[in-house]
Parts: sequence; C-alpha cells; structure tokens
Amino acid sequence: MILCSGESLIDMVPEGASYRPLPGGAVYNTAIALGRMGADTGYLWPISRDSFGQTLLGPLAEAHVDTSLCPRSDRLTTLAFVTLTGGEARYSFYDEGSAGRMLTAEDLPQIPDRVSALFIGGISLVPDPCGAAIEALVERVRHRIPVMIDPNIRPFFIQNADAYRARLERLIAMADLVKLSGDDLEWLMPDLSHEAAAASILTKGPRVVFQTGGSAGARAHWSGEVISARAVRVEVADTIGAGDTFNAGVLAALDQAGVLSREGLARLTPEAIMAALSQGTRAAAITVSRPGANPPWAHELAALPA
Ligand SMILES: OC[C@H]1O[C@](O)(CO)[C@@H](O)[C@@H]1O
Repeated sequence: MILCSGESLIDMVPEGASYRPLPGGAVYNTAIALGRMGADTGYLWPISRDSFGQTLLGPLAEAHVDTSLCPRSDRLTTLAFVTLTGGEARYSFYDEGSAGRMLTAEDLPQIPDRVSALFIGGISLVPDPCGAAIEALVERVRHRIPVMIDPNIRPFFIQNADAYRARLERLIAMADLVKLSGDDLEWLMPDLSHEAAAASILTKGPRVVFQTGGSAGARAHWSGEVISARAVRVEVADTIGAGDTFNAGVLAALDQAGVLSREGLARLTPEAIMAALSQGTRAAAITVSRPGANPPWAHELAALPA
C-alpha cells in the first residue's frame, strides 16, 4: 500500500462573486489520484470532525483509499482561498491551530508492514508541529520503504525560510524520489537554471528527481541521464492539483512496473522512468482540463488519446 501523509484542506475556488468549497490539499489530491488510478493507497492525516472533515472523507472512500490510519480531531479543517489569474492558481491558507497543522509525532500510528512506500509533501512540511511529525515519520520508515517528496513550495506560506530550507535539505537527503516544479526549483536555487538546479538536487541523495514544467512537459534526472516527456495538449480550466496528480501517475506507474520498493528502485530502467513520466503528464493533463483538483479515474486515463 502506498501511504500518503500530508495536508487535506478545502480549496475555496472562485465562482462568480463567491467561492465554491472543493476538497483539496496537495497530498490528499495525490492520495485521491492514486486511488482513482486503481493503486492500493492509504492516507495518514488528521481528519476533523467538522462538516468539512466529512466532505474530505467522501472522495477518499469513493476512491477506495484506506483511511484507517487517519487520527480524528476536534480541531477545524484548514481552508485555502484560491485566486485564479488566467487559470494559474495562488493560495491563502487559513490553518492556524487546524486539525492537520497540530499533528504531533506522538499522534502518529504504528505503520503496518503492508505499507510499501511513503509519499509526503506540501504545506504540511512548513510549520510545526506537523512538519516535525512528518520528519519523524520519514525517519521511522525510510530504511524499509521508498519515500517520495514533493515540497510544492508556496512562498507566501513560509514564515521562517531558513528553518524550512534546512528541513527540506534533510528530507530531500532521506528521499528516494523528489518532484519539483520550475517555481520550486527557482525558490530553492534562484541562481541556477531549472535543469542545473534539478541536476544538483540529484547529487544530494535521491535516486530520481522529477522536474515538471507545465505545458513544457516533464523530465526525470536519473543516474547521469535526463529523460523527457511532452505535455499532453488540453484546454486549461485551472492548474489546481496538476503536480499532485503527476506524482500519483509516477508512483502508480512505478508500482505497476514492480520497482516501487527499496530493491526495485536499484534496478530502475529508462523504460520504467519513461512510463512514469508519461502516466504523470497524462494524468495531470486531465486534472488541468477541469475545475479544482479533480484527478482522473483509471478509465478516463485509458481513454485519453496517446
Ligand atoms: O496543498 C496546498 C494547495 O495545493 C493544492 O494541493 C494544489 O496543488 C491545493 O489543493 C491546495 O490548496
């Protein structure tokens, strides 16, 4: 089971003069996308007992995502108010004292043996105590199973840039797979080109660094090689959840290829990486073609022309 641990929240997406509440959160979106693609998926994050908590549980159940490891909380669900400029999304987060933000390492459940990979990322890596809790989780499992991280950096959310940078450095050094967008790479290494920054991250420990570039497609930096995939051309509704869905495509494809394990990643092939890039970009194309983070089901992915 691929376990996803990180924020779920409600995206308040502009609609006319008002907002439409839609389930979201980077890691939640990845869990939903994995479940919809048919991968054996679990989710670990505090779920509020408020009505938005119920709203978040519905899609997880529909996508057959195992939520038995999710602690329940009397604190509120995080909200993200979204501004859209030509489909490009920006976020303002309301997470002070929320169910997710207040997760501590002591709240973490025992991780069962059936968990075969861990995916982390998003704004939950930024503040404490939840950021420290995720770090503790990674330390507990990383010797047994592969870890993928997508920091999905939201600069306005970061209050202590030095502490966050230090945390990302530790997490990237512990991770096997890293995904970064062009914006993430610019934030991390403003003096380098995206290519050079991604290649440099590869030297910090991960086996593969995935670099996404929106309509320019995606690349994988691996063992001295760069493997590229073109983006699928679609009419963009908004970019919410594109990277999150890409991550799920990558993980699902590596899982299907039987290489999503510590030993498996040691025998990665260019073909397996290409299949991962292709599934990631195809899945992301469907998500951007519709409002909010609404990842594709397996049949929708299969129906997308090559
Ligand atoms: O998690 C932070 C934000 O990023 C998204 O996941 C999109 O990538 C949104 O659903 C959420 O508001």
